[in-house]
Amino acid sequence: MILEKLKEPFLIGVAGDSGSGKTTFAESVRKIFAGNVATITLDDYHKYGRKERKKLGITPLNPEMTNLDLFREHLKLIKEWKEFEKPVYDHEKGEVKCCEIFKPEKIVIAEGLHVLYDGIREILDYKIFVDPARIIKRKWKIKRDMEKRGYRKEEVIEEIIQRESDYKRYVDFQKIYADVVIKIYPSSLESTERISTLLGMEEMYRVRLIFTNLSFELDHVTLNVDLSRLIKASERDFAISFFSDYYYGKRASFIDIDGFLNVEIFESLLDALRDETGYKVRWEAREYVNSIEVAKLLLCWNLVEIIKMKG
Ligand SMILES: Nc1ncnc2c1ncn2[C@@H]1O[C@H](COP(=O)(O)OP(=O)(O)O)[C@@H](O)[C@H]1O
Ligand SMILES: O=C(COP(=O)(O)O)[C@H](O)[C@H](O)COP(=O)(O)O
Repeated sequence: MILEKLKEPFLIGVAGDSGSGKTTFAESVRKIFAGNVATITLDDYHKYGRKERKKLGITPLNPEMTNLDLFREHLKLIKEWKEFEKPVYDHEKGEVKCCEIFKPEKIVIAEGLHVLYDGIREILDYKIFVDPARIIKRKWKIKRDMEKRGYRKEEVIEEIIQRESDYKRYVDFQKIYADVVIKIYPSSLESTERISTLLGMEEMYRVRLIFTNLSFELDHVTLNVDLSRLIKASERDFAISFFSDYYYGKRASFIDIDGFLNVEIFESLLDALRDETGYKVRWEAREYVNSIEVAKLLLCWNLVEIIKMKG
């Protein structure tokens, strides 16, 4: 089992805007490592609740709003396998609450708006920045905040507008420190399938993964499965391409994924990953999986490679 050799918890940081899919992504990692995963969210370290923020005219994107020093100290305790008491933020009510015990697992995901800030990112073993296009992020945030955080639609839209400049000022730049940036756009396939998804309920996405750590051997993926043959056999539109370029001064590997992949092909990739980790990875998938799921799987692969190197 891949995690047995780890001498200290492996810390993964996931940064990105509110509603960009950080928490959802953390769920995929949990699946890959069969539950040996704990998540710590920076939201729990907010200094003020919704009402106070409104009075102060400050958005949660402003780092002054969050106790980053305490978060940093807690990450250090995680690295020492120590339990600690941490604050809690209640998203349903929008209030700061106290407290709960945090127990480190072999893999710990630290997710939040500022987790790649100075002093924090140095503690992390793997750094991710999620970056969906504005149109996708808005849709996701509106739905989630209305369904899970007790906001009215007009309130979320007002927040989104109010936050936009703070996003550029305080959050967006962190992508220059990431080992991998996940960009999500509407599909760019010129196909009849895209027209039907534009008209229907199903979303079709294009994902760009940008790996700046250059440790990802794509050969490992293609050696075990004949990706091109399997893709050709797929009945729905799917495209994947690879290229290299510089990303904010660093050499990087780019992978573009678009459309829907047949679940059998996805399963063969999953099987190869199961062989690597030794865990029975369960990944709920219907007949076809979209490019975001494929991207998550590839990213988990990179993660496994890095963990193997550490162990
Ligand atoms: N891959 C995805 N496909 C479809 N919807 C998604 C995906 N990721 C996130 N969402 C939607 O966006 C909402 C916000 O995602 P979440 O992971 O909670 O974001 P964050 O933790 O960054 O605030 C989710 O409730 C979900 O509705
Ligand atoms: O920007 C965020 C970050 O959360 P996430 O990245 O999980 O969306 C939230 O608005 C604040 O945490 C405040 O929460 P609330 O809006 O519930 O008061």
